[in-house]
Amino acid sequence: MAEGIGIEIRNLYKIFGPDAARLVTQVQQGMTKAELNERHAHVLGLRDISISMPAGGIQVIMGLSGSGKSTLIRHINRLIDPTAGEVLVGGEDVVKMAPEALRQFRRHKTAMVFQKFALLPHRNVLENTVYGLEVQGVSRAKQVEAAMTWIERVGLKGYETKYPNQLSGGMQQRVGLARALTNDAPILLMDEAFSALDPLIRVDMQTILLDLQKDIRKTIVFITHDLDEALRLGDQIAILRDGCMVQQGSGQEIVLKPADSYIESFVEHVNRGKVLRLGSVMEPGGSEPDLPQLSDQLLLADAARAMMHSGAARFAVTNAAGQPVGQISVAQVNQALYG
Ligand SMILES: Nc1ncnc2c1ncn2[C@@H]1O[C@H](COP(=O)(O)OP(=O)(O)OP(=O)(O)O)[C@@H](O)[C@H]1O
Repeated sequence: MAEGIGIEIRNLYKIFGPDAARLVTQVQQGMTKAELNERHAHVLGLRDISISMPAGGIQVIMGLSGSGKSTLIRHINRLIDPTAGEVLVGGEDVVKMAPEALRQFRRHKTAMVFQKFALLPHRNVLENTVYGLEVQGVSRAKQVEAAMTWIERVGLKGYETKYPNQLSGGMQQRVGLARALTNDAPILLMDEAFSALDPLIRVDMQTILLDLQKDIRKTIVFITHDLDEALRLGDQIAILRDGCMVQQGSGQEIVLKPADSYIESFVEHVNRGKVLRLGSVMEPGGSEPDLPQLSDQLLLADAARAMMHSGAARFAVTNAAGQPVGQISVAQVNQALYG
């Protein structure tokens, strides 16, 4: 199986309009999106974006409508050419690829899962799932073997001969996921992939993806405008506004240290008890002897419950190896929960 490869985006700019190449210098020197629009009738899509997406991780790109999320993800398989900057995938600059190399790259290194599923209506589940391998010219036996594996893994065994219009939205998106995984590309690009689903189905799909990712370890780039989804899925989260990067970091960092009032307004309604982990809010270092122990991975809501049952006031916080890495009091947990 093809495990993920790293993606490195460096100083990426995208200006939409015929004179972009000339105007980018002025944007690099500070011309605003509004000025570019008013004076030159060009649209600033992205400004100076740099992100390092580690191999095998889930990188979430978040932001409101029009912030540049789709523009950014489309640079990774070069559906969009940048005005300036580099997009390195597995060390190779996608922007410099010749047409044939680019075609091979798209076919073998990337797979996409779309918000609107994009299934072929006249093909059944199996035939939709084998599609990518069919295009690659893989033998029919291998196509079916791979497709059946992933159809089963996404929970669709027994539905192989159903057609898309016989399936619910959630099941159609399972097909979308099985199809993408059957391609066995190291990179999975997911543009608002779960946004069209009902809330409970959406959470189910997130669970399926997280379970699968423990085995497949692809590099997943996941676009969403939903903070809960971002916090659940993202090993790293990047937040865009008006084409600019406002903050990058882990979900824990973003909730605990929002970079500005824009991000604060995103995170203020987060259920901190279900997002923050003890290890993120403890006093790091050693711990006093003989304290009762709690895991650094505990969610604060669970930690608060465990503390209440224990009756102690202070606790040692331990890592996966059971070693103390810090300590925390009931008051500190309450402070982190309620501010
Ligand atoms: N082909 C294009 N020509 C001109 N402007 C464009 C083009 N594509 C995108 N834009 C502009 O670039 C900016 C970023 O758009 P983009 O679609 O990447 O945002 P988004 O965050 O994905 O939004 P949404 O959540 O609505 O899809 C917007 O101002 C948009 O109008």
